[in-house]
Amino acid sequence: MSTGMPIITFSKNVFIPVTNVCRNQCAYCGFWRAPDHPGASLLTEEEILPIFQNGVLNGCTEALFTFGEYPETHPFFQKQLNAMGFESIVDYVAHLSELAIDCGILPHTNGGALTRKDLEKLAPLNASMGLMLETTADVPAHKNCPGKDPKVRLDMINNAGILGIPMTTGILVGIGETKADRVDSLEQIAKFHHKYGHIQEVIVQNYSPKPGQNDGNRFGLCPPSKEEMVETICAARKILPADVAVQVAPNLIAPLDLIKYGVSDLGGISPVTKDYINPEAPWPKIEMLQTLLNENGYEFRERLPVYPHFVLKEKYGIRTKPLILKLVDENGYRKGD
Ligand SMILES: O=c1nc2n(C[C@H](O)[C@H](O)[C@H](O)CO)c3cc(O)ccc3cc-2c(=O)[nH]1
Ligand SMILES: C[C@H]1O[C@@H](n2cnc3c(N)ncnc32)[C@H](O)[C@@H]1O
Ligand code: MET
Ligand code: SF4
Repeated sequence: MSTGMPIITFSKNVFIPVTNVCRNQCAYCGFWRAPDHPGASLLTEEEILPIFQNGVLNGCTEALFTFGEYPETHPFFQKQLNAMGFESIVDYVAHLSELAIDCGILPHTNGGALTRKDLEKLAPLNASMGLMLETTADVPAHKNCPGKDPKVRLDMINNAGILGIPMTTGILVGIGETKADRVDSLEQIAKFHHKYGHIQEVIVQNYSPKPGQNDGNRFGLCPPSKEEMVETICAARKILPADVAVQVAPNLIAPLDLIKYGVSDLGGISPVTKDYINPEAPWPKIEMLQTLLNENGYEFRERLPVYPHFVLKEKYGIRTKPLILKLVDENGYRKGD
């Protein structure tokens, strides 16, 4: 049913931090742990299954697999993975994706810059996938981060286009990039979409400082002001084709005022898990956002991790098809109860 009001979308998800071990060491990241750190983790199947089940019970449609990039670069981690019976983190996540689908929840994997071969493994099992471009600039915050080389990230977005994977990407604002860098990053994303039509949304994510990052200035980290975010959202809306949504995270920035500048999606919101990347920022209640948006003349509508126009074109991982068909309405949004 349509109310005629502009539609703002979101998805209901569970966050699965498969591992926080990573080959990169981004200066802005509070999630990353060294493999021998007491807080380093690799979740087991037994730990993850109840999260899927709790998600399904609470109406979630998205299992967001977010984890450190190629953690098996560390020999100790490789041994741990092998002991669990897997050769690589991608093989493990492929297995977890099958389990998620069996439980009734759709995988969306955001595990950093993956090779073409690894994308091919995950594509059939994922409703959509994600990789933040972050920035096309060479910034000090990405020192010692092979996977944050803009060429490597652009290459994955290109491969995802070739493979027809619906993609979430975006830029991280406040990591030492200039305004011109933001424009360049958005233009590169637009170029890929013109070629392949596979970008479903672009996140304009504001860097939000983590404890211990007070020395951020050394890396040029600087959380953007609201004005800078407005300016970046306007640039995104101008540069990106109309069928690409602009997303902000409603736990990192108040979304209402940003809608008039072009934000149309509030991303994955979880009623059951925290945002492990930004654990200091609790999710607003979905009912609260709904009321706020309705009072201001917007409809707040739930989507799946894959956007309606991709659902209607059947452009998503083939193994997710039966579940997607069960979860959607005739317009490609989440079916009501
Ligand atoms: O809870 C979060 N969800 C994040 N998500 C989840 C995202 O909002 C949803 O999964 C997508 O909108 C798909 O529904 C990301 C997904 C990506 O593909 C790439 C980056 C992010 C970043 C975050 C994030 O920082 N925190
Ligand atoms: C999954 C995505 O989370 C984002 N990310 C990582 N660290 C932070 C932070 N401190 N603040 C906001 N976003 C962050 C990056 O853009 C990454 O690609
Ligand atoms: N490590 C991946 C990336 O940076 C995804 C999670 S970031 C906490 O792209
Ligand atoms: S942002 Fe992603 S790639 Fe960078 S250190 Fe954190 S987990 Fe690794």
